[in-house]
Amino acid sequence: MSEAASTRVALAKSTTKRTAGRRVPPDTADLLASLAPLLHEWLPRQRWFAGKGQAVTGFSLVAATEILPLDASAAGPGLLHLLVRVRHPDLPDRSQGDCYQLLLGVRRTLPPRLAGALIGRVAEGPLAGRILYEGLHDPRVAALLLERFRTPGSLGPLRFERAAPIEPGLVPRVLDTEQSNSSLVYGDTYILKIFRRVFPGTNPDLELPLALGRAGCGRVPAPVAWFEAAGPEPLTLGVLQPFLHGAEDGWQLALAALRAGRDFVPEARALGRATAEVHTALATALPTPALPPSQTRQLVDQMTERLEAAARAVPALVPYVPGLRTAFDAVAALGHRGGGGWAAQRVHGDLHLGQTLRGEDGFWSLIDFEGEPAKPLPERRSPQPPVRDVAGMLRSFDYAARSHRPWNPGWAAHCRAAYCEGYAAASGTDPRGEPELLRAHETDKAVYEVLYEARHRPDWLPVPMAAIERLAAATAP
Ligand SMILES: Nc1ncnc2c1ncn2[C@@H]1O[C@H](COP(=O)(O)OP(=O)(O)O)[C@@H](O)[C@H]1O
Ligand SMILES: O=P(O)(O)O[C@H]1O[C@H](CO)[C@@H](O[C@H]2O[C@H](CO)[C@@H](O)[C@H](O)[C@H]2O)[C@H](O)[C@H]1O
Repeated sequence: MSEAASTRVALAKSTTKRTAGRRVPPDTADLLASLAPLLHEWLPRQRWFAGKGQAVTGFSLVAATEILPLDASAAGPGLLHLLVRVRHPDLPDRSQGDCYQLLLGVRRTLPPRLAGALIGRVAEGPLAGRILYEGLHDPRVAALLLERFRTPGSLGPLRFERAAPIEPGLVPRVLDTEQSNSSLVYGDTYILKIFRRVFPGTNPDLELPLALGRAGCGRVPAPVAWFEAAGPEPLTLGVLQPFLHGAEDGWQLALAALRAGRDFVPEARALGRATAEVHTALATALPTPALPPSQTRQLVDQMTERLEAAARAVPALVPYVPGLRTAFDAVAALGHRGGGGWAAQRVHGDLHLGQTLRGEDGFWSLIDFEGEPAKPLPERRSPQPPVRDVAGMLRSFDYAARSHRPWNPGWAAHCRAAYCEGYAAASGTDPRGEPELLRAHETDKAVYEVLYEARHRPDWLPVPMAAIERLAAATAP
């Protein structure tokens, strides 16, 4: 029997409110088994699929919810919400695969406007002959999701919550951009992020913007509504937040400045201020433990382990490992600052220019508090030195400069200095005041980027590799 067919879950129907975990109705295991060949082909091709380069050996169902009826007599699309765990050959335990959220549309015929969303025709099982497609591309499905948020409550294992009234009837569109998840924009009013790889526990991209909103920080769009899968540790599935209409992202603005031969110093300074304000608000809203020596050691050990793992995956890193390690060893040698420990707090975790938006009024906002998607959720949610975010932005100025010909190292150096000045002016702490910590975090970030680019965008690998070369040779930031 295939793994999919042996899975024991319940198909929760919108009408019956049955929840996941009950004994499987006879057709539910068959359902996943019959969809598996299509998913096998389609899933690894998605931008948000994290297991790139690894063979997919099977799927197991975590939860299934029939949001719109699937029976062939129903008019219009059916909508199946699935949480599926993907199996890879090197995972000894079936509970260890990544869990993905899928919203699968089901129709008898696919209207031409949805041709690009096609997954395939189901060959056998309860949906034999029907067409499976990416449901988010269907305006009827997108409209239905907004309606669910307007009238919160449960739908099988899914729980919809809202923090404010929601405007009805807004026209949806799928955001067409490079991203780790999938987003829908409603009118010019809201943006809904559907998390693709999901984890037990509250996603920081819900938790932190909610906390910042409560703390009165206007730098981050506050969640209006969200939905999650119920369980001992609820899984955050999606967040609706105000859409910043007309805003431009910092990455595009930086590239435009480079193309025009302009510096980006005022923008970098403003971004330093914005980062500092968000850090101050996070430190007010959430715990700020000092890292004792044991945790400093752990931080350094984690960085070293990440470096070693990255070098195993990307052999080009190997010659630089000894040089890069000196950055981590320098932090370990310092132990903890002044006996009180390094200051730690919740941080953004994956801050770069693409996570910043400048509004039409020139005001900068920060978005996407999910942290580095490859890291386990508990690690992403743990308090860290705020310099982690600073290091992310410093790397990003370098990325922008490196992606432009001819390379202009001075452009990045001026941005980096201005960003730190802006940060210091707003927070009273200049990140350059702790050079060992900054260098270690910048090194850790560059190592992450090497792995990220090797997996997702091999053409970009030379960009972080240039930083690796510089950081391995450096003794100070
Ligand atoms: N509140 C918002 N207003 C306007 N655009 C947004 C907003 N949030 C996100 N975006 C746009 O959506 C893109 C993807 O959002 P992001 O949160 O970074 O998703 P992901 O985690 O999938 O990478 C961003 O690069 C930005 O252009
Ligand atoms: O998808 P996310 O935005 O959450 O972040 C991931 O993808 C980013 C690229 O889209 C990647 O960022 C790296 O490339 C950027 C330029 O495209 C650059 O500005 C960043 O500094 C660099 O780290 C990010 O690391 C990854 O987590």
